[in-house]
Amino acid sequence: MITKESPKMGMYENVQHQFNKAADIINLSPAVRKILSITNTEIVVHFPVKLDNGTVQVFTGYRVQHNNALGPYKGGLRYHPTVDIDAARALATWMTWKTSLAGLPYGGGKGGIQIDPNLYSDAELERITRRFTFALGDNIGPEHDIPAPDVNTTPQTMAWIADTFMSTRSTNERTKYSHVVTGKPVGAGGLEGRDRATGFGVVVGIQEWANHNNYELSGKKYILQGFGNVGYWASHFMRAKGAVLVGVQDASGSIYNSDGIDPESLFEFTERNNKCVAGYPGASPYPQADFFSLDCDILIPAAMGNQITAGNAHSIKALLVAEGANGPVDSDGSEILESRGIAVIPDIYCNSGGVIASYFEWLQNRNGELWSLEEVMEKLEKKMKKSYETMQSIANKYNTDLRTAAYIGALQRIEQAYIQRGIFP
Ligand SMILES: NC(=O)C1=CN([C@@H]2O[C@H](COP(=O)(O)OP(=O)(O)OC[C@H]3O[C@@H](n4cnc5c(N)ncnc54)[C@H](O)[C@@H]3O)[C@@H](O)[C@H]2O)C=CC1
Ligand SMILES: O=C(O)CCC(=O)C(=O)O
Repeated sequence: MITKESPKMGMYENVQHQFNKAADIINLSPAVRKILSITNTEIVVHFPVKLDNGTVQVFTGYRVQHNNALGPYKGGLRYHPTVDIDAARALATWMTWKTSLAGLPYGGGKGGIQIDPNLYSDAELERITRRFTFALGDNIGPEHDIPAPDVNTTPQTMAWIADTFMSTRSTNERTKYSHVVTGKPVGAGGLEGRDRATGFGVVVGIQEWANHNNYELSGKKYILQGFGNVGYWASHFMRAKGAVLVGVQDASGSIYNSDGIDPESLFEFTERNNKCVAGYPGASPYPQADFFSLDCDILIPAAMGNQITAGNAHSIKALLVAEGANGPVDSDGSEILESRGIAVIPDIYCNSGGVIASYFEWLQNRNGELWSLEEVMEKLEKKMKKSYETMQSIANKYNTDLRTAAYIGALQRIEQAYIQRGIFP
């Protein structure tokens, strides 16, 4: 089941607001500011696909490439009815900041198809994905723009894209191109651990915040919005910290149990229940609109953007919001959380574990290597900890919240690249 993101504030407006706040503080070079205020390339494709019943439907797909000063564009593809040019712009721009803050040799891109994937069979989704890839043509490529999974896209989706892209290359060099996408199934060039990387990174971020604030995670109650790739794996790793999951909301409904919900048992249930949490027997249904006001210590939004707004930020009980999703708190919501002293671990840091692991997958494919799960998790944890230190030290230096600090770190790295290249002094 699909529901809409709050339409109140456009996501691109939100990202621009955050950008301008940080750019003002560091007095960002006016030339660099102009460049980063706009996207480099915006691709919209319309492509026909024959459905199972023999009719033809024309779909609309997007790929926005925001900036590539630090390397190829990188970022996911989303299949959702809310995908449009505004969402793709915002999500691509967030990717530029995310890859920069993480110290990766990438820029930012994002895209997807405006579609409710629940309405199509697997065979139709395969044809839709292959036609989309064909329509994108050379606008993607392993050294140019490298997609990855996002909402409602999976390792299977990535495998179809890689296969289609490779099949359009000349026969003697097809296998060179498997890193045109990351997040592939392990058997098709994917990385051990990419599946859990984003959720794992969210929990490393929460642990780092806890260490910095002398806060003990064990026994703390948390609620989770979204029980897909990011949400499930975040709950898996929160369980290992001894934190107690008391509420979950997804597109199908909200559930609550003050004694705790076992993430693994909930996961098994969703696997049998069309990926939906509604109806889980180990918890009671809870009104969807009141979910964020549940009693808890930590809130992890890991679903869609613009979920925490002026309409509900006042009622949040958590003292920490860890942004697993991209853009889950809009600008009004952010101001309210700040005024109430609620800490936020910002998306461009908090969910960067996914793209960091994607970078490892890209390196693995590029160098013809096979990395072990242990190696991946160790390297990922190290990188997440290093980024946290960077973000925290900037917050201390400029006396800002973590979001503004993360933006400052990201912008300074890009500004430095432009200045050192001598293009825009
Ligand atoms: N998959 C990844 O590696 C990364 C994902 N993200 C972000 O994390 C968020 C979640 O992505 P995934 O877990 O990959 O997607 P997913 O497709 O695996 O799961 C999405 C979840 O959100 C729920 N959901 C959708 N609309 C909702 C609504 N209106 N209210 C409540 N729940 C709703 C769905 O029911 C599902 O549980 C997105 O914002 C995505 O951009 C960020 C970094 C990396
Ligand atoms: O793994 C990637 O390349 C990007 C994942 C993504 O779309 C995101 O971090 O929002």
